[in-house]
Amino acid sequence: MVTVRVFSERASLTHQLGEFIVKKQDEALQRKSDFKVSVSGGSLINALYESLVADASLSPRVQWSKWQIYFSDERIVPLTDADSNYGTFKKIVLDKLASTVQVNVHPMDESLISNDGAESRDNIAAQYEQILPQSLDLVLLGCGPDGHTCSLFPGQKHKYLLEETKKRVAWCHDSPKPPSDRITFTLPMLKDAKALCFVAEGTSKQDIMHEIFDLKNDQLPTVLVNELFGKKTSWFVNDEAFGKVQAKNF
Ligand SMILES: O=C(O)[C@H](O)[C@@H](O)[C@H](O)[C@H](O)COP(=O)(O)O
Repeated sequence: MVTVRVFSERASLTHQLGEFIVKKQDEALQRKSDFKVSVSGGSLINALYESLVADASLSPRVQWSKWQIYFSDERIVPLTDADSNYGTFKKIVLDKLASTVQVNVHPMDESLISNDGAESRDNIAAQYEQILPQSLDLVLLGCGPDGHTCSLFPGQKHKYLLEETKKRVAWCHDSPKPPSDRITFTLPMLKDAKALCFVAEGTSKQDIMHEIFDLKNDQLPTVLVNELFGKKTSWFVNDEAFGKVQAKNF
């Protein structure tokens, strides 16, 4: 069973998302000295800005200096490229923090990007895996209109990503969502995380939410995540995204 929270107001969604993240932070800091979290790309990053930076009651409770931030997936482009998840997160969230705030961020090693083909891209994934902790306290995820999450895409062509049992980070090639080359957490990495949290908003997500929560199409990476890791998985969605969902229990 996954936990699903549906919101009518954007401000309530982002506030409750922020409360959830801060609770995970506080729980982690009771056990140890840091909070290890990963961030995905897409609209999630704007929601994180609203939750953790713009929300005046939450922002003072975010202990940024104790965060270790990783990326659930990353596009293989320079970190300054408009397509970089790190670059977008930096621009939208990190650059908005006071200059005195120190945050530990762990982006992909852009110096490894080359035109040397498959081997070099596999190497970028392998190097990223090296710097990851065994277990993240929280993995923040988006959901594409085709049911992908991280850069785990549905369909035969990308089945190799879902079938990966050893590598915790894999190279995704020919991504249906540009840019084509990416690195992504695999299911083994998600398995070891303490908590997973999806954010999905807007009417463009209606059909896929119906497919995920009513039809439970297990060819979809998001459905697999729900099925495999349901107990530790939460969804924050809005009315628009959930407009076609009939199910009451998840
Ligand atoms: O880098 C990426 O492309 C992502 O990490 C990807 O998994 C994203 O989170 C979803 O595609 C949802 O994106 P939207 O919320 O923008 O639809």
